[in-house]
Amino acid sequence: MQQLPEQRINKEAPVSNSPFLCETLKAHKLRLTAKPMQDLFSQNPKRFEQFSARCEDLMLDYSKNYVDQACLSDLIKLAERSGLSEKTEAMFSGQLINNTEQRAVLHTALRNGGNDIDAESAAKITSTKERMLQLADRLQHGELLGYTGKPIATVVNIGVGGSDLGPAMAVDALTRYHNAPARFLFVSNVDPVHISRALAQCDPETTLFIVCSKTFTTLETLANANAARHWFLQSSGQEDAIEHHFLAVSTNLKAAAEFGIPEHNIFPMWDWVGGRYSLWSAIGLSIAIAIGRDNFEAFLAGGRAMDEHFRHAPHTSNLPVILALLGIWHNDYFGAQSQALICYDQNLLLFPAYLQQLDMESNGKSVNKQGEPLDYPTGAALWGGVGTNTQHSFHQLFHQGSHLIPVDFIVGARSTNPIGEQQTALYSNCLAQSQALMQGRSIHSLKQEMIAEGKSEQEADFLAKHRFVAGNRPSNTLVYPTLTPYVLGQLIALYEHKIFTQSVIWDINAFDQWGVELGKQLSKKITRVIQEPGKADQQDGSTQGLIDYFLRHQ
Ligand SMILES: O=P(O)(O)OC[C@H]1O[C@](O)(CO)[C@@H](O)[C@@H]1O
Repeated sequence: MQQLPEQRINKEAPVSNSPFLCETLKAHKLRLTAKPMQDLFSQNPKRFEQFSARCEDLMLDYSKNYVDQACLSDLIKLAERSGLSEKTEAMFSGQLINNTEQRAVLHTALRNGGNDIDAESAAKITSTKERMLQLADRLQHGELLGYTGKPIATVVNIGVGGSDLGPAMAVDALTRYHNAPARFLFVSNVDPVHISRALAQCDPETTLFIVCSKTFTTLETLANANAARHWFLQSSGQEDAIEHHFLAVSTNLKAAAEFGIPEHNIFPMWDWVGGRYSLWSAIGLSIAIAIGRDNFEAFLAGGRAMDEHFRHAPHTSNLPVILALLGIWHNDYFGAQSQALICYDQNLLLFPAYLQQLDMESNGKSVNKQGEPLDYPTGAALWGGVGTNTQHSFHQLFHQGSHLIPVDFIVGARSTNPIGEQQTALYSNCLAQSQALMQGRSIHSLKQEMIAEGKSEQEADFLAKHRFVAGNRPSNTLVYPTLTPYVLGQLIALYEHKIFTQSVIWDINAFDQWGVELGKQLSKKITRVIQEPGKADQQDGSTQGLIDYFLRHQ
């Protein structure tokens, strides 16, 4: 007999024979997937209570997954065997857990004022935060003036990767909480279109540029910052006016100063803050300016609340640990190669793009911490968007496609901008998607329905095969009362710790990103070939052909 698609997906052999894929968990998979997922609810009326967890008002419902108590406790053993608790404390206390760069990983210290670390670093965190908040106060009160005495009205963040995605996402997500009389633009791409479009909206007399770069060596950021500086000087004509319009955030204070930014306009960060974990540091200056002192403190407090939960809640009710284990369950035992994140909250439009870097740059690794190749899959490809738009775009593939794609749904109970019954429609749509993924629609019921509507047996049979929805597809739903700075802080820290937990279980370093370097080096060589044809190294045929095309069209 031909297998139904849901059987093909659920019965697929694990993708590796690694001992990591333990026999007990494989047996759980076989046992659980032998029945429709819905049966887990009919067998256990308390399933929702037992398979949901909370950090204050943020709730994770993970009941629509193929897990039960026995399976969950064996998954938790994966976390315990990996030494998660000790490794978590090693991170919080500043041990050099980024072992390829010999660095501590202390973004958590930025949200608790450095309680777990040395007094000197803690003092730097506090004083830098205070400088950020004072700047926010001045902008809010119209006291931050440009070189002609007019108040700053536009803030342009120039950065890329972690120096862009986090601030851009949070500033957009918290639009409802902006209290600065300014608008915010983000320029990241080296494509000149990006900076040109931003500058076209700016007035040099009232624009503040924040050049964010941990290293201050990043090609894109320096190119865009130079373009902004040139544009500004063309109109102001005064070098000394730069100090009213350019700020920098970096660990490389020397390079920022050489760029021409006065020392008192440079906000420090430290090598123990990873780029993709840096929105809590001065890289988040645009966030602090946009939402102001109290809201920024609330944002940090939300992150801190999740830190406390992650450190102290038992693994059985620990949101980051549960999300991490379910990700591993789907990745390594069900062969899912991607993970979708669908935010039923327009405020979170940029959240999937932000999480893409956070997750994929962290856990896109194929060797363990000792450098040995892994024989099991690690980080899945993460992608997503905002509902309900995504329903009319790619959910077709979730429901009837041949890939298993676990989904995280994120939704608030109340809108930040309520209008009539629209939030009810939004929330209902979110729930309908996770329900459809689980329930599916059987051929039998479709046929019966169509025959009752008057279709012939043959026609109903044909159409039912096309309309059939397999179901039994996993999803999590994260709910919160309404999106606030505090909730956003919780959500970000939740995913940071999920990613960390997975890296511990997979035994990989989540805090380096060597894979990005090769492309950077090669782009420099190719630029040289274009700029000095004949002088530089020979390229492969394809690359040379494409270079020639470029040169012919200049
Ligand atoms: O802040 P920087 O040093 O300009 O780096 C920007 C981004 O570049 C990367 O190193 C690699 O793309 C990211 O990790 C980082 O967030």
